[in-house]
Amino acid sequence: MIPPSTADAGGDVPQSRPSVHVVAGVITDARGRILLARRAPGRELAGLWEFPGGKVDPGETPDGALVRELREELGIEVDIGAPLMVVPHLTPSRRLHLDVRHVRAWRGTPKGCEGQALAWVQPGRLARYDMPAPDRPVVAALMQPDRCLVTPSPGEDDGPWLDALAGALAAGVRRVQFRLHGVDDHRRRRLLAAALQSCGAVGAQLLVNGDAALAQEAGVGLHLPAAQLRGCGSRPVPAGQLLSASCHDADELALAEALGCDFALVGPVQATPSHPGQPGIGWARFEALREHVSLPLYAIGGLGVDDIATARSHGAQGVAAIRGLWGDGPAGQPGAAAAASAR
Ligand SMILES: Nc1nc2c([nH]c(=O)n2[C@@H]2O[C@H](COP(=O)(O)OP(=O)(O)OP(=O)(O)O)[C@@H](O)[C@H]2O)c(=O)[nH]1
Ligand SMILES: [Mg+2]
Repeated sequence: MIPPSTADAGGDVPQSRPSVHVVAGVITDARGRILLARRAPGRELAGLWEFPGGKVDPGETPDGALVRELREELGIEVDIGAPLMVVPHLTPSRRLHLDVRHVRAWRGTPKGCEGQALAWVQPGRLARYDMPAPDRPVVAALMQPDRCLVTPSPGEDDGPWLDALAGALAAGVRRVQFRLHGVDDHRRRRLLAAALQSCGAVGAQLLVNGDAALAQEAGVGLHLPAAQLRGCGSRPVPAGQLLSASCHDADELALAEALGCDFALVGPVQATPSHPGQPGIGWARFEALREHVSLPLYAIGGLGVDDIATARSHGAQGVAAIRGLWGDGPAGQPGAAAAASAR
């Protein structure tokens, strides 16, 4: 069922709900498994699995709170590492900020000091564990690409376009939305076949923009522009085939989530030449949209690789971009592009 739109989703969010800052740790063992704890009976959200952690007390730093929580809950001493992401999430009673950090090193043997069960989980199996809604984007951040390239239309020749795609892949892009405007069908199919080959060679995912039939035929994912998303009554491709959507407001995001989209693109966060005259929505509005849904969201609009950490701190999976990720732009590696296309 599609959830009704919420009155406060337009950036006009009531401040009445108390804010709770929760820190949680990604603790990894020598085999790369991640530690989950099961919320004990009688507690809120009992039975769900979570990253160990808890609320930041007044006067504490987030790192200090996480060190204390992991000592109290697991009986281990930890060194806190890099931030993973902060997920803003609205519950009926409060506004949660789930602030997840990697644990760089730990000493001792984790045990369930508060009676909670523990499990060491291979990252690829995390999705099998029933976790609170704000953990879904966290699991996605651990597992899925932090960049989504949206391809620009080609110039007269295919060569430079294919070289730039190879450059983007060489620079680490692993999710590509194939979007070509003003190109005839024959050329579009030719470029798609070539793109499929380059993406397949490095294990990058490909999604075709706006053409369900072509996506089915090529056996790749489908990206829905917002207008198509709004016209969809049910999931247009089978489960297991990637589906994403472009969303600009809470209604579109609710629809994308209800359709079972794997992720969505939200923006423009900043002004961008591809949408002249349109101001960016900014990070505050991005967060206001983020906190209503739990599907992974890429921030789009005037962003590039240098913005990934900022995007993560506002609850994004990472960034989506045309210019910012294209292999002939500042983020690309022309040398690598040439080498990749020569293979
Ligand atoms: N620790 C932790 N809390 C999470 C996660 N995801 C998530 O929604 N939460 C929510 O964040 C809040 C954290 O509360 P907590 O119960 O761990 O806090 P705490 O350790 O300080 O416990 P206490 O308040 O009972 O003393 C809960 O509402 C919990 O449901 C997660 O992955 N880890
Ligand atoms: Mg806790």
